[in-house]
Amino acid sequence: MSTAIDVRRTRVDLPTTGTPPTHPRLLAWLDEVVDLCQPDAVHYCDGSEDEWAALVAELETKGTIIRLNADLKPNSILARTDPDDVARVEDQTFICSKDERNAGPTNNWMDPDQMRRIMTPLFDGAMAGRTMYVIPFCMGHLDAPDPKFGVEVTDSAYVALSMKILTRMGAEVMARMEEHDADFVPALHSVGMPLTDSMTDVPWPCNETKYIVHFTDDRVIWSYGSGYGGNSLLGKKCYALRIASVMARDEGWLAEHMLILKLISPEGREYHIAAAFPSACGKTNLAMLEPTIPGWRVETLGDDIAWLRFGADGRLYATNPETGFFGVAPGTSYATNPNAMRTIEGGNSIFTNVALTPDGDVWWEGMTAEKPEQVVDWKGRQWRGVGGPVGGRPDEKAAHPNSRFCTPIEQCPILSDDYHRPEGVPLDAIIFGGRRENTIPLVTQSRDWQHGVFMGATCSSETTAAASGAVGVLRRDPMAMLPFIGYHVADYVQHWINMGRRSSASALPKIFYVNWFRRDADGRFMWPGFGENSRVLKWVAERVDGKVDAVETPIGYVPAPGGLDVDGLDISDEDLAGVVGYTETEWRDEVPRIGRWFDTFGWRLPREMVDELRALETAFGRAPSRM
Ligand SMILES: Nc1nc2c(ncn2[C@@H]2O[C@H](COP(=O)(O)OP(=O)(O)OP(=O)(O)O)[C@@H](O)[C@H]2O)c(=O)[nH]1
Ligand SMILES: O=C([O-])CC(=O)C(=O)O
Ligand SMILES: [Mn+2]
Repeated sequence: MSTAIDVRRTRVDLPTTGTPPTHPRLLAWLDEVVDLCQPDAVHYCDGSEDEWAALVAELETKGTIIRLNADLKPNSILARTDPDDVARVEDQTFICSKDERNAGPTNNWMDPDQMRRIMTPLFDGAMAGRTMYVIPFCMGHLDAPDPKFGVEVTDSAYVALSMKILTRMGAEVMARMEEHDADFVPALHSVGMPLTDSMTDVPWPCNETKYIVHFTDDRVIWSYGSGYGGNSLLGKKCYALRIASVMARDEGWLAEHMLILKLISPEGREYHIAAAFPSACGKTNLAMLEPTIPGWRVETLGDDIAWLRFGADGRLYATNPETGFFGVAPGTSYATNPNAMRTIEGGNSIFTNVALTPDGDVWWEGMTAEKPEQVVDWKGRQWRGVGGPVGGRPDEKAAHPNSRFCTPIEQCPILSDDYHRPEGVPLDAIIFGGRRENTIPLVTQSRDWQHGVFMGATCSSETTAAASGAVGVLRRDPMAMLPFIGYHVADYVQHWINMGRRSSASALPKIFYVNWFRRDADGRFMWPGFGENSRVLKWVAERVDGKVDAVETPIGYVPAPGGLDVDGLDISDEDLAGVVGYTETEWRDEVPRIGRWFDTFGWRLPREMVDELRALETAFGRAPSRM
């Protein structure tokens, strides 16, 4: 849709609030964006409390958000999206490298010029009737050796507010960028609903046509048509994973979909662990875990994204480039994740697509043992614990399954002091995981780095509500990065292998593979999960120290009988065996599936991965058949 505009205005013609930058390349880009998108006004974000209050007031007037009861959730708001704009749109997400082969088999690709020809008319006049917000941000610490700047330009005040929680943004970032005449990633976003004179706005403007586009050679992001999470908060998935993964390939580091935690033993020994699970598979929960085993503690450093770089000592250091949590709400409770609950009690949070209680608080499925008698559901309808929404089906949920809380990390009561260290923390272990109802045991340790990379590269998971599309479908999700690798998956796996060659085996983190989601014949989870996952973390720590025995199997090391601490755990012997054990028959079925997955890599499949697959095929008595 392009809008007829009588008089095209330039940036200097427009009413302006905030302080315009002096950064020459930024100004030149902003001139282009105004010329194309034709907003009615420009606001330069400074990240101040006054700005927050003004944007909240504006969104309230428009009906986009509701203020929550300040006694219960101070300075917090509830946003309800369009019912069709509730998750990342993977089928409309593109990697537009100049060479198609660099996008690989796991990404949608389009020629960058062709994509610009499609999107330029979409952006033409797209911000008419709206304010354009200019958000300078930095992913990672401002004092990092090589701070990663970006500027998001958006016509969504909801995006501006969310970026304040999730990133370092505003006046201080702009000052740094100007001081160093720093490079930045230009990130253009529009909800794609221009307002012409005759139109009235809707509470959640968006467009049926959606494009989430990464020009990876130029390091530019264009996002159109969606206001939701990973589609619109461009510092997060678009920059800190897709664009950053390309930077990381070129600069010799890793940008990963990982939580970071510090585990502290009763003796005070500290372990730093990063873990990669696909969206809605337990990162936020593990990051804030309260161990059920006496004397052990966890501190949080991050819940979604980790950047890994080698230090001068040859160890791999992890930093969290974000400043907030964008967590899945349903299932979050004082029983499952008390530290997330305490973080949001601190206020200053944005809730999206959760239910509203009569006293102005939030609610979602799984928050309380009993359903509330009456709430307003995520679509704004009266909803009863028994009976569902008025005018809807009785089984409709009050909160959308991908509803989210967006909350400052500094409010997390178990935030580690090390979160503030620009160089991050040295990793002792890396954990990969997925949501598998069978086959993958509770925990397996890799034989070495290369075998660990194989585990990550062959990780698989059942799909969740975090992306639009069918839920519960099994797919390979290498390193939990399937939707986030900004280049060819085979090159990405090769990059992981090469990273391991840059240090000694003793300095590298040990690699593990976990699965909290194995089910019995009745479909019941056999492992209680959540705080009880501390038992697995303890085993990981003891393996790092070489203090506990393991059994070697073709798929790696699994706990020896009695090796996993199940003291005081309420689990039957049958469930324990079912969840910890590795089942040869299941693996006979799994190995050919891995082979078929690797077939999609084409000739770029790293030799090392072929070797690992062959070892598995041989172990299962099957002649190596391929490649
Ligand atoms: N059965 C079981 N469910 C879990 C466990 N940990 C988390 N979950 C559930 O998994 C869902 C998602 O968990 P999160 O921790 O929010 O997932 P995430 O990986 O941070 O998700 P993204 O923010 O989308 O990247 C929630 O419904 C949790 O209740 C566990 O140990 N066992
Ligand atoms: O990106 C989002 O919308 C939320 C998220 O963390 C994920 O899906 O992994
Ligand atoms: Mn995520």
